[in-house]
Amino acid sequence: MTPVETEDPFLQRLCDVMQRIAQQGDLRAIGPLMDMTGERPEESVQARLAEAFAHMVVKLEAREFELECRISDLDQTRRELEAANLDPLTGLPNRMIARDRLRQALTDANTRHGLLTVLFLDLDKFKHVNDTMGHAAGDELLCLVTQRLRGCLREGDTLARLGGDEFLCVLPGASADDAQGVANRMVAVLTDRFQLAAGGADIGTSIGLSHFPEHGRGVDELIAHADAGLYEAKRNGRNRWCYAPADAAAA
Ligand SMILES: Nc1nc2c(ncn2[C@@H]2O[C@H](COP(=O)(O)OP(=O)(O)OP(=O)(O)O)[C@@H](O)[C@H]2O)c(=O)[nH]1
Repeated sequence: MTPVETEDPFLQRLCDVMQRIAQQGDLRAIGPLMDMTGERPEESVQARLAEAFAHMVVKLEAREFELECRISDLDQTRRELEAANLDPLTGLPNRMIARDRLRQALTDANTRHGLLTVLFLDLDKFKHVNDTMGHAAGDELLCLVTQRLRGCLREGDTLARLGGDEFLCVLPGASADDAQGVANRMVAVLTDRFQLAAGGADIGTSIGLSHFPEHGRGVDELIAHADAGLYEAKRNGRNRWCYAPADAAAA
């Protein structure tokens, strides 16, 4: 192969770049255009470059389209996976999705040196509602609790039901002050009486908090720290939020 040569240094640089590009996969078709011994040796350097660029643009557009299709397929798969992992009673994401969202939020927080808070909630005296008003009333209550908790959150936050009367919230970008405000609101809104079909119900909630990076950098670490805070809230009389005591956090 005799590479295209020209006295114009700028054109020569372009030709060299195109020759290098022509060595790559599906852009090989540019090769003959940049070869003096190839087809149409009489063509000017500018014409060869113009054709090579046009060819490259078409190929790149095709690649872009292919990538967009793949991204859209992946989005669809993710949506289907999420739909299959919603809690059937409340429609909230389940434990698996909650962990996945937390993992994603941690990746973002790590990349942007951002903040993040995890809230671990367990309702207080929920069993009493089940025992005195029936399981259906308990189910109704769990749905109403979900609505009230949603009202405390911002777009982009995640509220998930881990199972039973346990919920997990992921608050990306939330400082300790922001998160404590959310926890205060959650405690307050769940203390208000619930009107169920079977009558009024009084419950409450205990919440454990953990902040990235202060209390951990990984999914398990942050959840365990918030869980220890929840245990502390129960131990201190319920209907409040707490951090894990220092000795529990170190364990
Ligand atoms: N109605 C209903 N009850 C559930 C569901 N899943 C779990 N439970 C019940 O929820 C209750 C949770 O138990 P606990 O957390 O010990 O009850 P609690 O009265 O809130 O206890 P404290 O947290 O100590 O205040 C159990 O009675 C479970 O049977 C559900 O999907 N629907």
